[in-house]
Amino acid sequence: MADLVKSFGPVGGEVFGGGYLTWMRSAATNYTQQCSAWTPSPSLVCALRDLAMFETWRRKGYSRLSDKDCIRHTRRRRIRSHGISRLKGNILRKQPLEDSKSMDVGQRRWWFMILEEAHCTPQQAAAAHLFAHAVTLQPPMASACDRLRYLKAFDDTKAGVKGLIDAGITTVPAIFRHPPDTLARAHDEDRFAIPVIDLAGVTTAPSRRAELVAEVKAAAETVGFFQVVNHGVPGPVMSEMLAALRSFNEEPAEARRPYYSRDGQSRVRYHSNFDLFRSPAANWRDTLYLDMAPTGPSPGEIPAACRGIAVEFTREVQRLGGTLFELLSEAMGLHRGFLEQHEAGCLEGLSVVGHYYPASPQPHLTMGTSRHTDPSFLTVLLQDIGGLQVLHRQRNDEQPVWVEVPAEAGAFTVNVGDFLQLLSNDRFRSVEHRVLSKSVGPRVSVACFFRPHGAAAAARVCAPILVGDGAASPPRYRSVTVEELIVHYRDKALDGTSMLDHYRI
Ligand SMILES: O=C(O)CCC(=O)C(=O)O
Ligand SMILES: [Fe+2]
Repeated sequence: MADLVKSFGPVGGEVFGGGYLTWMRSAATNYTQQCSAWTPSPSLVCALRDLAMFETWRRKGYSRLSDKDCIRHTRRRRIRSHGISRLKGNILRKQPLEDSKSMDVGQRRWWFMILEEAHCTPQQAAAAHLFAHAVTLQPPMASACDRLRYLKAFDDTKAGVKGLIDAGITTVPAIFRHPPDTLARAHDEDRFAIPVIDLAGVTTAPSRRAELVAEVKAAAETVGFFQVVNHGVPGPVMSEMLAALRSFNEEPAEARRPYYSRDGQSRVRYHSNFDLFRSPAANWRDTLYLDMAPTGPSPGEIPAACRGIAVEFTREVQRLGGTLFELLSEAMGLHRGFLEQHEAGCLEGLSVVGHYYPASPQPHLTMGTSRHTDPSFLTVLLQDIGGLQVLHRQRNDEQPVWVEVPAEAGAFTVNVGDFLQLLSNDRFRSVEHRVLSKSVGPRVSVACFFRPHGAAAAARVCAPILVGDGAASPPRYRSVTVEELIVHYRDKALDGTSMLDHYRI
């Protein structure tokens, strides 16, 4: 088998090769071992028969099968066979069913159902898993070593995902493919909307101020996200910043390459996936980081496309941040300057992070940004088109659902970051969110992270605030420097866990 895997290599494996066979065999073995008492159901038998058949094809000398072959083969067998197509009614269809999810394979859209393990027998679950992988043509890399080679080759291009698009790629390479369970797109459209807070009158109308504090408090304590309008940042400054980032990413690769770096000390750095070598699957996204405060880069260090606007945009967002931290201080039962003056340095630093999400040829196989919480006190985000989703639980006993954050013209999205959750001793919530990959695009967003960097981060300390409304609670976290939090976040990668768990008492 090892030789077989080698002979397919990462490229063959990417379509339908050794990696896929290895995966299928080990999945089948695992399931069979876990449930040694079963008699395999017809559907599992069917999946296993496929496994055997792919091996036969391989022995006949196919070293690489086209997507079309795979789809044709998979479809014919599944629909004809009495196995999977009978599970819970229908699993693979050209038409949607209630609860079914869609997925584009090649040029076609398929609708299928992922069976919840709780609702079906283990055999059905096993078969459904095998099947979901067959449909998505989602093979793992042949080996960790091949994956690393491919990641390195991609990183060495210093041209990001945009470089792959420019090279005419028509499928999503394996390093960007995510496991199907993390790709589920279902979201709640009707039941909940992210609150929109109108900041008009925040400094001029004292009667409005108390209402605003209450609105910010409610949002920070529940969904962790809200949008703000009438925030005072001029519309042209917002649109110019988005346009500048788009221009930077759409310049020839040679112009972007000098900025390509993974050196966290550098105040200006451009790369694809900060956690490229640590995360289980890469995201379909490139990013330009500008660490603007407390000590920003000199204008000459900023790429020419963003040079003028980045400084003006930063100034405006810092002013908005000042207003938001005042409201949050009051929402904690403290005086309005409390968070700004706090030793954690909430307002001292600002990283302006420009994301560029190219349109994806197979959006259902990858992610724009994997689910995560933010390594910041507060994040103020600007997006040009939608794609951002927030994981929201309406009540504690309910399953959380993904809620869209619509791209409201002129609005900023604001969310509580991990550091503020720590400071507020869990009263304010840093909530998981993600960005879907889409066939439309590019999508550009600017995430402004309030957090210090460099020497300032080493000097700043976060610990739960136990005065104001927090006076009665025992601390839930130990104290930690901002630098330690940032390093821990980077090392951990976007693996779906919260970095705060590490500091919980
Ligand atoms: O691009 C977006 O809308 C969100 C990006 C994000 O969540 C982040 O940078 O932390
Ligand atoms: Fe985020």
